[in-house]
Amino acid sequence: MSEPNSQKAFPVSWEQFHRDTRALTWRLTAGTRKYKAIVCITRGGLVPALIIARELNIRLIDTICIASYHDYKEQGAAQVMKGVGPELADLAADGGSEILLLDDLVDTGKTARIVRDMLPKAHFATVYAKPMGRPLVDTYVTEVSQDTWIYFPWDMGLSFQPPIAG
Ligand SMILES: O=P(O)(O)OC[C@H]1O[C@H](OP(=O)(O)OP(=O)(O)O)[C@H](O)[C@@H]1O
Ligand code: HPA
Ligand SMILES: [Mg+2]
Repeated sequence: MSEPNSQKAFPVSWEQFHRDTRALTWRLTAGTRKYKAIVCITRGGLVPALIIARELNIRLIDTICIASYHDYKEQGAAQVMKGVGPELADLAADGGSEILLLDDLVDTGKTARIVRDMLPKAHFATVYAKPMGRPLVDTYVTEVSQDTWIYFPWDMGLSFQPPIAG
């Protein structure tokens, strides 16, 4: 991942995230593949999971609980706290060919590599992608440069902006 002080900012509103996630759903429905379950990577993947589950009428949803950015933008050792649950054992048995794996974004690809190893045949989709992680994603909507930090709406609040001219 990129150095925080050399980064561009890409702030995303709730409306934009909803719109971009719907666009991801349209891309997912362009193929013939059907999914019986969604597995999302917490916590960021929970939000697209809700939106896409609603659009695709999928009610079987599970999580892989994994964290790699412990200190804001600093990436640490990835910790898998929970894998796919026993209810999905049958669907996971063939590598997950009928599972849709979701996350909000792929950055360095570290998280993606871990989950792909867990479910190698699942379709892996993210809303946003950076170049390093992009080859690991099957479907995404928007690519941003590696030196861009995406600010998600659940991490932001309204704040005063000083006038541009000072
Ligand atoms: O491609 P990578 O470099 O691995 O980065 C991408 C991952 O980092 C963020 O999750 P994070 O670990 O910060 O946890 P969170 O979803 O709980 O915010 C993001 O939601 C992805 O899961
Ligand atoms: O650009 C990002 N934004 C938010 N969370 C992230 N986790 C890895 N990269 C990012
Ligand atoms: Mg995450």
